[in-house]
Amino acid sequence: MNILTIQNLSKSFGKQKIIDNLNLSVPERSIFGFIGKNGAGKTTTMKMVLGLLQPDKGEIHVCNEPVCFGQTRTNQYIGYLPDVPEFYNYMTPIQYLKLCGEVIGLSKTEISKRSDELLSLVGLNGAAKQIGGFSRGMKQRLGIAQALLTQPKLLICDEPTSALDPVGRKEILDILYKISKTTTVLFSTHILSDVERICDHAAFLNEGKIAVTGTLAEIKALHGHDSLLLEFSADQDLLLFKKQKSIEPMLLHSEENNRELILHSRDMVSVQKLLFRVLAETGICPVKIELMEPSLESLFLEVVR
Ligand SMILES: Nc1ncnc2c1ncn2[C@@H]1O[C@H](COP(=O)(O)OP(=O)(O)OP(=O)(O)O)[C@@H](O)[C@H]1O
Repeated sequence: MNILTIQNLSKSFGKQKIIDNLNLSVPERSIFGFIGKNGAGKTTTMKMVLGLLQPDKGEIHVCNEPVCFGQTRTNQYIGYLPDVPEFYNYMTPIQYLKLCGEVIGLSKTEISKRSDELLSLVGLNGAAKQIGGFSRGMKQRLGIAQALLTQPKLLICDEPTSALDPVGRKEILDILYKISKTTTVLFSTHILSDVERICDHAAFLNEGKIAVTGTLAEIKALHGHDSLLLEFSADQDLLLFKKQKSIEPMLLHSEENNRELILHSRDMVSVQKLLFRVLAETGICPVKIELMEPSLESLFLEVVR
């Protein structure tokens, strides 16, 4: 079952069309990477899912219920972490979660139990200092705890890792992965390695549409290609190799970096067969030949090229 479906969604700001007939399905219990470059329209899409922004056209369903602009009914299923969460800086985490729990009408016992569980989940149990003194990573972690207070079915996070250092990023990714065992997680990002690290599903947003979507394995199988890295011990070997033109028609493209050459092809078996013939004929002996798996990064660059 899909926890979120978006059909034929469009949104313009003035004359600028940001979202253009977008279709997207997020399966229940998935951890879903919503990928797009800066300004692609990720936040705009999320705001429409939350009913905070009015679409020009299209339908959104959360847990099979229609999302209506200006109404919060479907938000009972959603926990949301904005890209820059705001807090009362003079409060401690426990005071802040208590306040949030009271606002949403939880009992004292529930507030105390949920706060303990959630602060422990995000590694902030025992953090007694005021939120104003928190690092960005700690604020993101507290934001996740707050978003989970209502025990949502779907957690939506807007670029939760983009402003963090590698340690902070890893902490957030580990937490999101843990949460995904019980809650569907959708997060937007332009950091492809984060998606490869924890997501099982992804979608690439490009020019207002979903260019590619599916499980990571499906995306790589359908849209990916293999790459072969060759490293030469001397510049003249690389030059001599580049003069051999027989492989070129089989390549999508190639990249050169010092004495390394990366060949991209959809038919790497044929490339390899020919390559070994060329190497035998020319006497060139690369110091390294390595088959590289398709990466989300190379796929994304092809899509947005
Ligand atoms: N309220 C608004 N009025 C006018 N233009 C807007 C508004 N909100 C967003 N935009 C524009 O829409 C485009 C998409 O913005 P959005 O914030 O959705 O992108 P994003 O993919 O989340 O980008 P980023 O990764 O930089 O956060 C941008 O060009 C932005 O300037």
